[in-house]
Amino acid sequence: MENQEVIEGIVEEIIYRNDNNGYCVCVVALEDDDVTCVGTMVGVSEGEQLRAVGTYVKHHTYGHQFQIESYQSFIPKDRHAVLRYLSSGAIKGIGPGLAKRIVKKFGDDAFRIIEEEPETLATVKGISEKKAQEVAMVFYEQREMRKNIIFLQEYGISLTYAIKIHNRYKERTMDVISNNPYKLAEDIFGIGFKMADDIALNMGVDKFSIHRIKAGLMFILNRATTEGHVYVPRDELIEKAEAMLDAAYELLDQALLEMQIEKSVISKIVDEEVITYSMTYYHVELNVARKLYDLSGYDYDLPEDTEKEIEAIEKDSDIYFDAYQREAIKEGLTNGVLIVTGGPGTGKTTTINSMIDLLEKQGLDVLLAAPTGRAAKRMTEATGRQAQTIHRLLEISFMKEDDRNNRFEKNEDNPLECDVLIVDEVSMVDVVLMNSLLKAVIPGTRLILVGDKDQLPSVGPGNVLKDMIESDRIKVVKLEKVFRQARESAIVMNAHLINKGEHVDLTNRKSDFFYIKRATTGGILDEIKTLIKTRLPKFAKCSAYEGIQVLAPMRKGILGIENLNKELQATLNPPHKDKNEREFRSMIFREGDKVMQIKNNYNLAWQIKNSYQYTIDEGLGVFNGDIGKIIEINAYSNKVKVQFEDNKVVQYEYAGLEELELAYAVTIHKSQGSEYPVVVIPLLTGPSMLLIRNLLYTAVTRAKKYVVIVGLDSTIYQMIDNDKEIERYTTLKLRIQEIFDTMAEVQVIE
Ligand SMILES: Nc1ncnc2c1ncn2[C@@H]1O[C@H](COP(=O)(O)OP(=O)(O)OP(=O)(O)O)[C@@H](O)[C@H]1O
Repeated sequence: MENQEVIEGIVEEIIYRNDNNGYCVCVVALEDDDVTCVGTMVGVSEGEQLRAVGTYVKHHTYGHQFQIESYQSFIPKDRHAVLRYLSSGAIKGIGPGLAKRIVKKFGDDAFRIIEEEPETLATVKGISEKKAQEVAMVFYEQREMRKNIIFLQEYGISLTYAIKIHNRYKERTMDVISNNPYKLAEDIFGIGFKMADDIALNMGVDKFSIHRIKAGLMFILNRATTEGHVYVPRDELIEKAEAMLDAAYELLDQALLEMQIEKSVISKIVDEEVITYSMTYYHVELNVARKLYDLSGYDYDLPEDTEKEIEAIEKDSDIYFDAYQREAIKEGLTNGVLIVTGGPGTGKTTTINSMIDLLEKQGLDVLLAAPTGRAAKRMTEATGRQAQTIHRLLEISFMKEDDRNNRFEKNEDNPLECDVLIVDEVSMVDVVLMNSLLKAVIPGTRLILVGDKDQLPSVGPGNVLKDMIESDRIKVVKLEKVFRQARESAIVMNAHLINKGEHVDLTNRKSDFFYIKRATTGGILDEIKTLIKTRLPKFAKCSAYEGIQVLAPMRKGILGIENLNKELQATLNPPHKDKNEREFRSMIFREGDKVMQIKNNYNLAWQIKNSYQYTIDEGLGVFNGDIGKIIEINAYSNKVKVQFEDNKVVQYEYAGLEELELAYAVTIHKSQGSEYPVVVIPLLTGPSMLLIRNLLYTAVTRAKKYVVIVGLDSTIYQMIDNDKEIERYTTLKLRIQEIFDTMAEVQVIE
């Protein structure tokens, strides 16, 4: 890097330190001057000797600083520095008074005594033997950490990852990594195969080592799950591995065999094709199928007066159920598992509300849940009863960054206490979450799953709702009649036409579904900017911050959300001398920006303050899809404050910015389960795998008041005509059929 320099000096003062991410601001005394150093420095203490590589930068508030790229710190040798170091509180249990006495007694030998002869240390007045042992331990741990971090940096591992790695393996760090650097990809969140592979090759690991080949194969299987698949056909797996690892078939075959013996993967034959799963996902599917079978085994009698009760509800609400709704209500009262599916406005909520009334009348406890915070909020509003996110319902107990698998308090040993569980927006539930949910539901509890099977499948692996419905073994009621269309909107009507593959009217005759023809990316961008900045706020009486949402099919490209966000940020919230900014990866966050939380974080604290800045409410948890506004970027504390809906304010560390994205535009995938008053959709061209019917259907059904499509009618029609779905390799349907059919046979034999 240009302008890099090396500095060496004693750490005079620690001004700020964040123990979570290692960020530190300190003053270092160089030979001729003091300099403020900033950057990630772990375990650096006052009095230490620091040797750092970095660049001098000018901070607009704090002036000249040295930005550290990498560093080494040494325990000081001379008496004076030893005293400073011990007095600084670097070793818990030793303060300035004790430090003086230790240095007085042992001089330059103090550190050796602390580490090697704690019993001698205990001869200093005020230090018990127990305390001496503790001090020796802390000292040892700090030395280990320093050693590990230097070791890791030598292999080009950034400090942020070095800290994570040290925290995971502690004193085993060097052993684990020297033995098999690919463990990093398994154990450390954020380290994938590629990074582990770079480290390994850097360390001289043989390109054809079996560890490398196995890690590569596992990486391909795991990457497939991030694309929604549960397995990969074996031939495809081998083909990808050959290209990625540059390894011959025989070696890959041997590695797969070993992995099968070690039970990390499993292969099965389905439709004469060999398919390979990572063992975890194979069991996840199997467990979901088994649990659905167990729960379905319970039937309940329809209470005698049900018909009368339904009639009473109809009279009260002046809504007369159609045959499907009536069937759904009754099936809800009699089945162990029921799926209710239907498009927008088909009366799902109305049906569920009546079902809940009748179930509660029988004295049954009903719990309500949905996969996202937004969906749970909508369910709460629609039913007038408290609904929770599935994660919250299952009482997430472990959500550390280094832990990839969520742990839930609620499981087979500690199941949910309810008689009936109703889950909405099930199309968004992936197979892993469904497995966690079903673990916590004991047979005898009724499960009612509600969703629209034609929405896009979950972001995570599996195609759970569709597979369950298509298995034809679980009771399903499809609500077909659209109740909303006549009275209310063209949005609902068009959504149903799109779903049926019929072309919609684009002549703007209806006042809530608009099409603006633009044939170029530039034309679309310009149109969207004016729409969002001036026309729509006037027309729909809401703003791009609250109400209007741009939804795009893609992330990349001129009309992908990354570029749209840059363009819309420049239009709606351009740079200003009074607005602080922070660059993170390739994004600039600026005060005033609209942002979205992109993962569930149950540990993030929020506060609500009144106008006098008194905290009136506080709690934990910010959820995937929550949208807010940056209200402050503080370069001194390295924090970004975001205000979410309901005035909840959350402070993010700079490192936590990886959980945020600009949100002027979001992908249609990400918008699942959310509704917005106004939806603007740019549609021009794109890969044919994305220009599909259910993507358009999902986008249109997100709008409550207005839909505006900007682009080409031919693309809209192309999408409507394209009923291909993105193929997902899943076998849940098959597993459900297998278990239901096998058990049915067993019963016949018995
Ligand atoms: N049997 C019925 N007769 C008349 N109106 C009905 C009937 N069922 C539902 N409705 C009305 O139709 C509208 C849509 O119903 P509801 O909200 O239950 O549908 P939904 O499937 O949950 O919709 P969405 O998925 O869009 O939220 C509501 O205004 C509701 O009052």
